[in-house]
Amino acid sequence: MQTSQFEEAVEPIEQVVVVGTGFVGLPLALQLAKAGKSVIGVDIDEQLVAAINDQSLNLDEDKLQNLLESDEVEENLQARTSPTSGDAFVVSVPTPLTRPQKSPDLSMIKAAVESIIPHLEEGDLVNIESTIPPLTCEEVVVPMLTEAGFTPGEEIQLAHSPERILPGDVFEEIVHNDRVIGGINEESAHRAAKVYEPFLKGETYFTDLISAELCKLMENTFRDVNIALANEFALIGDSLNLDITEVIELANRHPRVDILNPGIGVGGHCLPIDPWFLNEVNPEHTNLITTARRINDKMPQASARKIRHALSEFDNPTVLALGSTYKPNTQDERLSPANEIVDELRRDGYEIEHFDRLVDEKQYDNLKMLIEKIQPDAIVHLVGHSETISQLEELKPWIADQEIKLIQTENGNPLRL
Ligand SMILES: NC(=O)c1ccc[n+]([C@@H]2O[C@H](COP(=O)([O-])OP(=O)(O)OC[C@H]3O[C@@H](n4cnc5c(N)ncnc54)[C@H](O)[C@@H]3O)[C@@H](O)[C@H]2O)c1
Ligand SMILES: CC(=O)N[C@@H]1[C@@H](OP(=O)(O)OP(=O)(O)OC[C@H]2O[C@@H](n3ccc(=O)[nH]c3=O)[C@H](O)[C@@H]2O)O[C@H](CO)[C@@H](O)[C@@H]1O
Repeated sequence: MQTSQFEEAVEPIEQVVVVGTGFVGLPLALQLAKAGKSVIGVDIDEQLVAAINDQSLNLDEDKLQNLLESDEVEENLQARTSPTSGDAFVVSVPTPLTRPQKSPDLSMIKAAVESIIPHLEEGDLVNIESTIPPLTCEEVVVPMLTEAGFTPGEEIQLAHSPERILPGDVFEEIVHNDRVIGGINEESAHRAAKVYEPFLKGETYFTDLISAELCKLMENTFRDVNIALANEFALIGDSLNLDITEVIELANRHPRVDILNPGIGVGGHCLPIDPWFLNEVNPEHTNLITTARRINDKMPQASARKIRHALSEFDNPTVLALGSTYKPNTQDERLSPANEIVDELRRDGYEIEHFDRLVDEKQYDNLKMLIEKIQPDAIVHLVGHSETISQLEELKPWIADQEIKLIQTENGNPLRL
């Protein structure tokens, strides 16, 4: 549904309180501050709050970093460790899984909503941006607001606008992606659209709360299942001794085929988690989804097997592993398949030196000097940061001269299955 009848009626939004200023909340806070809105960024992480206020954060993307350091952000964004009053409260806190059950852990959503309740006033908007299982708004958020004496949809507006930004391209995507906004009623959904209006160039689509919750999970599940399919093709290709990349390129020449890239595993804060939220809602109809999840979860083990095989010519080799983030060109190590592979190989007893140019704790200055210092028997290239790919390509003849085995695919990309 997309109507404009509320356009005139909805109250403007001047002060936005963003609760949770991590990967999702901070870019929103920055865009709003840049657009001249008064923004309060709330986070329980005191160090993060201090770093936002003194603009000393080191963000993945240069354009986001420039935004953080802009005069408008300095003027309009204030970070705090607890909420204060505002016209709109956007909740962007983590929604991980409980382990080992793999059920949604909504404790941070509850804590965040709890923390804003004392500051809510009639007419305010609560907008959940975190990824949540269907019915969370109805069964968790609505009862909390009701118990606090507010009727959601009447005194308080309630919306769910899941975030779709792709880490690595956040600056562009937060502005240009289309946005789905579910509301407890149309007025709430349209009020939430006012939050994004100052910077959004994509289209806005309005729906109800549950549809918005489900829509986000379907998007990530679609990607996860398709990557699992690519990974299975790669395992089949491996058993046939074929370069699967080439076969996938050929298959993708079909007008209706678009196979994704197989890899060493599916990491990050979203794809390994969100499909399980659907399993919680209807386990009877998630056979394909959970099978795909398990296939992707097993890829680091399959990759470790492949590396072991490649290392079998050495006795007690020293191995240099490159890359520790969950995907290329990011600093984010959450649920990183590369780290899982290194952990597994270390458990086997391999001596592994592990570095990543983009991660503070695993830094090095110069790749050639690092190799000279470590003197590895083999280099395992795990994550394809653009910089590492081109440096390794350049160093290839020298690495061969040193009789160091380079474990990566033939086209210079990181190890693939
Ligand atoms: N990372 C992504 O690319 C991405 C993209 C789309 C959606 N999401 C979803 O957005 C949500 C947030 O993810 P994220 O990656 O930004 O997480 P994050 O860990 O980077 O940031 C969340 C922040 O919330 C803070 N926090 C936790 N509890 C709090 C509380 N009670 N009050 C205030 N702050 C609190 C944490 O300290 C942290 O800084 C999750 O539901 C995630 O699934 C993430
Ligand atoms: C539907 C969708 O696009 N959702 C995106 C996704 O962002 P992400 O950064 O988590 O997603 P990916 O880039 O897909 O990476 C995930 C892992 O999969 C590996 N991979 C990827 C492609 C491939 O062909 N083969 C692979 O093996 C990759 O290496 C990495 O480990 O979730 C965010 C949060 O909800 C969304 O906001 C964002 O839109």
